[in-house]
Amino acid sequence: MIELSGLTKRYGERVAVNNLTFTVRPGIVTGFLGPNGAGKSTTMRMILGLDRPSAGDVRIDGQHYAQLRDPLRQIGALLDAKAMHGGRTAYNHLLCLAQSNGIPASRVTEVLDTVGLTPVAGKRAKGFSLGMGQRLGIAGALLGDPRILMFDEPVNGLDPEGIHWIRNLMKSLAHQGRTVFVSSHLMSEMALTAEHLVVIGQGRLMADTSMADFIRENSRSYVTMRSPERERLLDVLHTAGFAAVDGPDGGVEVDGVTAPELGELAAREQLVLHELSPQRASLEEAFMQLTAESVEYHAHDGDPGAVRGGPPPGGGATSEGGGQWGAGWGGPEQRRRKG
Ligand SMILES: Nc1ncnc2c1ncn2[C@@H]1O[C@H](COP(=O)(O)OP(=O)(O)OP(=O)(O)O)[C@@H](O)[C@H]1O
Repeated sequence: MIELSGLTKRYGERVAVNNLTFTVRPGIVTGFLGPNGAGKSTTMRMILGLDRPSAGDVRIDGQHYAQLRDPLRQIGALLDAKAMHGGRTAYNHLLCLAQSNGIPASRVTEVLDTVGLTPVAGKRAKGFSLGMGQRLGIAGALLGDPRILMFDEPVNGLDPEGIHWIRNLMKSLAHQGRTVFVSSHLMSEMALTAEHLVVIGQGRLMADTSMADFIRENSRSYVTMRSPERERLLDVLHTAGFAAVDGPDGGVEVDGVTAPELGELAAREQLVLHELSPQRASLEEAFMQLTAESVEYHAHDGDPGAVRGGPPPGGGATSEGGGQWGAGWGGPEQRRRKG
């Protein structure tokens, strides 16, 4: 278990991490989300005692990192895959780590096998691709067979097979009862991996909740309907008391009612439908909606004067399993409310 209490880090005037209090529990994967510069890496560095908090406290199973007798056996971490001696072979890199932490050499062979690097164990790390470096970093985190694991952007540079592998690895580590804390920018990936979420923006805690509740509370679900008799559809919805708004391409979006109920309503009214589809908000939209105000670095959208700060509220839900960053978005204030 990792417990943060009022954890704060200031760099001069800048508050990188602001009074964070939350607990990362064992047995589940906890995702750590936030826009660029939100303070995720700084928080992880403080957990590992690499940065000293300006205020507050962080404990690993009740102790400060510096008090841990065998740190690698209690917490394994991947913070920066490039932070290794490139001149050493993968095997020797892990062997040095093992020897300086009282871990038997046999464990090096085991973790190399776990991460799929056995065939290149004798190769120097400086020749490794980003993905291979990530795997070596993960091997280092697993070396002490720790109860707590922390990964900063672990899927960086991994190919689809590698991403699939790390997703299953994290889940299986959590199923073994370990504490797994992982940051990522790949929201759709996080939706498939994490059961619990901690979201920060500009160093502050914005959410500490289950994945399901996070999506439910921060995004919108609705049903898209399409009919060749569009005006009559709007009248029927209005008469039935449902709120409908214009969707893209002549569609109508209806809140607060299920697709089967709308299907039955349309059947009763003998209304022809060309589409009746429930739209489920993805984690991307929920995340962007929550953190839109706190995004520090905005991408310009063609027009040098236009700055986008994430999706406006309520927008961009996708049909089952979708995950586009704001694609096809049209926010409620841009739509004409009907009904
Ligand atoms: N050593 C430092 N000196 C001064 N400012 C720093 C230092 N390290 C981090 N910061 C600032 O603290 C803030 C948080 O940075 P941090 O790297 O923790 O964010 P992050 O959420 O990990 O971002 P990213 O997703 O881009 O890696 C940023 O504004 C960053 O510029």
